[in-house]
Amino acid sequence: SPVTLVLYDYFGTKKQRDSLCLCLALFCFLGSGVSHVLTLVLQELSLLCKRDVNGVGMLYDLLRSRWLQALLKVKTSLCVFSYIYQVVELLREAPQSAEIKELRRLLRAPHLKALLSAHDTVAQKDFEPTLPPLPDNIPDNEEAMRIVCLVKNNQPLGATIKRHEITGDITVARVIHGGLADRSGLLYAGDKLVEVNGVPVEGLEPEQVINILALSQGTIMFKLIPVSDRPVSNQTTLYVRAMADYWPLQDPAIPCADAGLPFKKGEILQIVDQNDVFWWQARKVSDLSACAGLIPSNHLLKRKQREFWWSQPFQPHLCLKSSMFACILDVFPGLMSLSITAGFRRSMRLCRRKSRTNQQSCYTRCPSSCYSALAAPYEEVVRYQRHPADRNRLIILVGPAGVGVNELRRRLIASNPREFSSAIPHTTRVQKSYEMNGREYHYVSKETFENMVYSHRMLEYGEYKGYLYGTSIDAVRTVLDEGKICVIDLEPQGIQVARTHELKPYIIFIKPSSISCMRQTRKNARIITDYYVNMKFKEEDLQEMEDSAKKMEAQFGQFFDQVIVNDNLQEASEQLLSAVHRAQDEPQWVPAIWICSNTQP
Ligand SMILES: Nc1ncnc2c1ncn2[C@@H]1O[C@H](COP(=O)(O)OP(=O)(O)OP(=O)(O)O)[C@@H](O)[C@H]1O
Repeated sequence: SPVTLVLYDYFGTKKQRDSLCLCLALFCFLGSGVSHVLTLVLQELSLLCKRDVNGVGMLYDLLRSRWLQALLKVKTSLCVFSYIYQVVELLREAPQSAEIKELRRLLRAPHLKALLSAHDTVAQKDFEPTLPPLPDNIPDNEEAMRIVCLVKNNQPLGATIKRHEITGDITVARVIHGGLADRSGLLYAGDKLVEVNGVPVEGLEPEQVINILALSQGTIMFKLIPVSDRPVSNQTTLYVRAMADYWPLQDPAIPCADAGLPFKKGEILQIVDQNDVFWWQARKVSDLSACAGLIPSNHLLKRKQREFWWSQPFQPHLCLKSSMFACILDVFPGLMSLSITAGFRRSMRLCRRKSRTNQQSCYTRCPSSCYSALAAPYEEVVRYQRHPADRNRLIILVGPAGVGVNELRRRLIASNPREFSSAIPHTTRVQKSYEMNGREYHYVSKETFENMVYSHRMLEYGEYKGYLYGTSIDAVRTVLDEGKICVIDLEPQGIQVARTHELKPYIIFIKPSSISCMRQTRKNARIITDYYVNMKFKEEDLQEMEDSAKKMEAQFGQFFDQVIVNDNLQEASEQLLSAVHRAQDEPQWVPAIWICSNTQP
């Protein structure tokens, strides 16, 4: 504050300045809550006292002195100047140390006097806007017409207008929650505008009225006929996860682009108004203090999506396509000794990688996941905290091949195998001599495997050399029933399948760092391909990783609860560990259907 700056002229050491600044800060806040401010200052000072800051002990004693306390209790007016002079007088009674003398000299200095007196003059001025006088021709029936004056203050009005389809009247279409009009409590949706700033609006187009409003500075005066049956708001606030991006400025259909709320998929929105069938009002939970904005309603988005869907040329859906799976375990049985489950994962990932180059995708138990994403532009969510007695939430890692999903999962499990475990996969291939049923795999017949697929018990599965491999929901359930945290990795297409009330998965996207960073960090890393167990990362592998990550985020980002950039392996491992614990122990947004229903997914 300016007072602080003045102080700097007078006190030599920084410590002295700091302690006196605290004192001046107190004086500057004298108008309201004096005792409260004093308490805060004393708390602050007591901390400094412990650290033995020079001069602070004296100030602490001074502010705690009974005479000053008593004065502060009775003094509530905002008159710093006269108040400080009472303090100066009272300081005479305080022990006359060098600091007190200095303080008294400072407070009596002419330019500080002038400054404080200026403060008081400004503080006592009334800065409320002067409203124009009411017009003479106000009808007798004051209910019939209302005059509303709003002061714009460089912020939008927070209301939209429209022409009534039948009467042609210009009416308030909606009042934006938290905006200027809403806070005034004077404008309501349905109010009929008669005049704006003295200009009759009859016969004008809404755009012309908006123009008048846009050009108005300071006070705007509306003459309006209030809506007769004002809707009683009985709406409950709803929270949703956006399943798509939305850019109001690019939406020609939005009634007022400036009033739109842009959002990205995955963001949680608080819906505060659903009165309009097509345009809801919402805030982001990350910024609840902001005024609401317009977003397309579920109904409107679905309609748009349907239009978009039908305008696309027919494309057989990727999820419905079959794929070939290769299995490195069958090619390199030596890997088994390293880590069975990790090896399995590699095999699955290799299969996926191979199928991707063939422009095919793996099988997931996909209940037309992409169709359902289209069908639900918003997903209702609630805050959920797992009860300590409940089963742990399933942890799903998703990421492009080679990014380090396997390495991070392996490290997590190795850090505490009693707490973390992965799910044992199923296969129809023959058990090898060194393998044990239920340790490396669950060995089942083709018929059993297919039954599991048909009865939707597989999260993900594939075929290689006539054998089927897959991760079952039963295997996940087994780990969870043991009280452990089950950590699996999944192709993103499988996410929808795993998102059930029972598993309540927490999905972590492992994202590659920039190619230039990976060139450094992956110097000694080895990638496993169909043909090479230990191949150095080539430039195209890094590029493929980056491209694949972008596609995953674009298509499935709305499902990611957490994104971890795997740059430094140690840091990424630590982030993963804390994310996994957060998922179990802290409240998270989850689909409302997981909590509200025991029968639905
Ligand atoms: N942050 C990192 N820094 C350096 N090396 C890493 C990092 N993350 C992973 N690696 C190394 O990169 C290689 C590939 O990692 P990993 O096998 O975990 O990838 P992946 O995502 O599971 O893909 P894939 O399924 O193809 O194996 C391994 O040698 C691993 O040790």
